[in-house]
Amino acid sequence: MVEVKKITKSILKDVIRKRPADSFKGTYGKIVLIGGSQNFGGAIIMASLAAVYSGAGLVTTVTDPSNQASLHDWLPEAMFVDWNKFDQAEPIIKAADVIVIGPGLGTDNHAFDMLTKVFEIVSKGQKLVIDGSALTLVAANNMKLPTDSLNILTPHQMEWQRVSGIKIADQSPENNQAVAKQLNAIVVVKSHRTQVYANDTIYENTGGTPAQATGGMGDTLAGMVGGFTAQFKDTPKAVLAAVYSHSAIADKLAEKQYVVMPHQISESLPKFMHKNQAE
Ligand SMILES: NC(=O)C1=CN([C@@H]2O[C@H](COP(=O)(O)OP(=O)(O)OC[C@H]3O[C@@H](n4cnc5c(N)ncnc54)[C@H](O)[C@@H]3O)[C@@H](O)[C@H]2O)[C@@H](O)CC1
Ligand SMILES: Nc1ncnc2c1ncn2[C@@H]1O[C@H](COP(=O)(O)OP(=O)(O)O)[C@@H](O)[C@H]1O
Ligand SMILES: [Mg+2]
Repeated sequence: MVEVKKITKSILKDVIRKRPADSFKGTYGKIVLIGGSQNFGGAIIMASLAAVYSGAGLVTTVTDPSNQASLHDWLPEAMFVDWNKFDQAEPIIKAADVIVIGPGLGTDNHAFDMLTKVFEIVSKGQKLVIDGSALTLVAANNMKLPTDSLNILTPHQMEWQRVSGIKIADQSPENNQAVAKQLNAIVVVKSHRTQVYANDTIYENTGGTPAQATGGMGDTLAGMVGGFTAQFKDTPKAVLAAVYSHSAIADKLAEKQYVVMPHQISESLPKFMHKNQAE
C-alpha cells in the first residue's frame, strides 16, 4: 500500500503569506486563461473570476469575442483578447507566469489548433494548467505534453480515464501515481475527496461537499490553481492550498446552503485568504 497524505488546514499558513508592503501587481504574477467557446463562455469567466479573486496580479482572458461583454460585466479587472487573433494572444502567453487552458475550450478544430500552438510556445519557467476540454483533446489526439513548462493537470475522473487510460473503477492511488510519474506532471484527480499527485507523493483532500456538484465548480478550481501558483513560489504546495481552500469555502457555505454556486467560492476567497494568511 502506498502512503496517502491528508491535505489539512495547516497547508494554508504554509502557503498564504502576508503581502510585503513594497510590492506591486507584477509581484503577484501574470496569468492568461484560454477557453470559453460561444456555448461555454461561463466556464472561462468563472475560471478568470477565481484567478483574480485569489490574488493574481494581472489576468488576461483569451476567449471567443461573444464573451467579452459578460466577462467585463463580471470582471472588469480582466483584460480581454479575441481568441481568433492569435498574433495578439501570442506575446501575452509568452510573457505569462501561468497559463490556464481548457475551461469551456470545446473540442472543435479551432480549439485543437489553439491548444497545439500553446503547447508549442510555452517555455521553461512557465506553469501550464490543463483542464476540461484541453484534457479531452490531449487524450483524443494522443498529444504529447510540452516538456519545458511545469504542467498541472486538473481532470475529473472521466477526463482522467481519457488521459490515463485507467477506468474510473481502477483509479487507485498506485495506478494513478504510475501514470502521473510518466506524464511528469502534477495531477489533481477531482472527486468527492480529490487527490493530488506531486513529486512522487500522493495527497488526499479532507473537505468537499455534494453541494459542490454543479457545472463550473471545476472551472473555478482551475482558475484558483492558476491564481495560487502565480503568487506562491512552491508550486506543489500552492496547488494543495488551492484544492483545500476550494472545498473549505464550499463546506462553510454548505452549512447554510443546499447548493454552492462556483462564483460564490471566488467571491469568498479574499476574506478566506485574509483570515488564513501567515504573518
Ligand atoms: N457554464 C459553462 O460554460 C460550463 C462549461 N463547462 C465546460 O464544458 C466542457 C465539458 O466538460 P464536462 O465535464 O461537462 O463534460 P465531459 O464530457 O468532459 O465529462 C462529463 C462526463 O464525465 C462523467 N463523469 C464521470 N465521473 C465524473 C466526475 N467525477 N466528475 C465529472 N464528470 C464525471 C459524466 O457522467 C459525464 O458523462 C469543459 O470545457 C468544461 O469546462 C462545464 O464546466 C459546465 C459549465
Ligand atoms: N460530491 C462532491 N463532493 C466534493 N466535491 C465535489 C463533489 N462533486 C463535485 N465536486 C467538486 O467540484 C469540482 C467539479 O469539477 P468538474 O467536474 O471539472 O466541474 P466543471 O467542469 O463543471 O467546472 C471538483 O473540484 C470536485 O472535486
Ligand atoms: Mg471541468
